[in-house]
Amino acid sequence: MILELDCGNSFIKWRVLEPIGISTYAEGVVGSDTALIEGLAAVPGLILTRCRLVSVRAAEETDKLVDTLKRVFGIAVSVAVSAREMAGVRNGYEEFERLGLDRWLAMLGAFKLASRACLVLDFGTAATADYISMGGEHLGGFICPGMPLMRNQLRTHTRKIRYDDIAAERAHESLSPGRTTVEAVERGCTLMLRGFALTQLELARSYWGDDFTVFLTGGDAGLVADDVPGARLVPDLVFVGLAMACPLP
Ligand SMILES: Nc1ncnc2c1ncn2[C@@H]1O[C@H](COP(=O)(O)OP(=O)(O)OP(=O)(O)O)[C@@H](O)[C@H]1O
Ligand SMILES: CC(C)(CO)[C@@H](O)C(=O)NCCC(=O)O
Ligand SMILES: [K+]
Repeated sequence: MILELDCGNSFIKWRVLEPIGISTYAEGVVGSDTALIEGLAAVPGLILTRCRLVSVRAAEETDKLVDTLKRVFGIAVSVAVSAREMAGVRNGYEEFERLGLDRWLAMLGAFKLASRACLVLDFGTAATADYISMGGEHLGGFICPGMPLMRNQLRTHTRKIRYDDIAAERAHESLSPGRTTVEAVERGCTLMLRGFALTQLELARSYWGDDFTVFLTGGDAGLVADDVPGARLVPDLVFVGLAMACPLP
């Protein structure tokens, strides 16, 4: 079985693929390396043979996780690295190695799935947008604070904004003007994300008319999915790209 990991800034998304084919044997989202090892230990019948991962964390953190995986499971670990060009997509950054690897892999996945111009919107800790032309040219992108950062900045830098996660969840039932603090903040930040998404759509239309595919991914993609009709919601887009960047023998 193959272990796949997407190490973001807040969470590690993991999944285990069956040895033959591509069906998922187990999957999860965890907040730390320790929780990952524990989560995997709890999977019945787990027999790992290989691992591939992508990380946007510091090199030392990533190396530490790779060492742990090698030690605990005795498996080879393949780590996605930057490239100027891959699978018909050309990295648009002046210094290609500076482009976040999650963005790069999501782009590879998107261009493979769409085979035409793509707008990739990722709503995680950060919200990002990336533009890939019909010819596979990455035109660049945008990075903004995502939902967790927006709400935590408000919680941290104001004295009277305090609420728990359950209240936050409930506030998302509608987008009408909030009548409580939690509603006002959660809906306000959701509208910021929606505004971000709609602005990107406008820009994409100005480049490509209707000839492009919008991809939505990241843990908070659901918050804007209804606002982008026709978009493809692909939660595992980074994993699609990971398999391309780290093919296993
Ligand atoms: N099953 C889930 N597990 C964890 N977070 C989730 C889940 N569903 C939605 N979310 C939300 O997704 C957001 C985190 O998104 P995601 O996991 O894509 O990014 P991340 O790992 O934190 O960051 P990065 O953008 O660096 O990859 C949080 O706001 C969280 O509340
Ligand atoms: C923007 C994030 C945080 C999104 O996860 C990640 O892709 C990253 O750390 N990127 C490096 C900076 C850049 O992409 O320009
Ligand atoms: K991500």
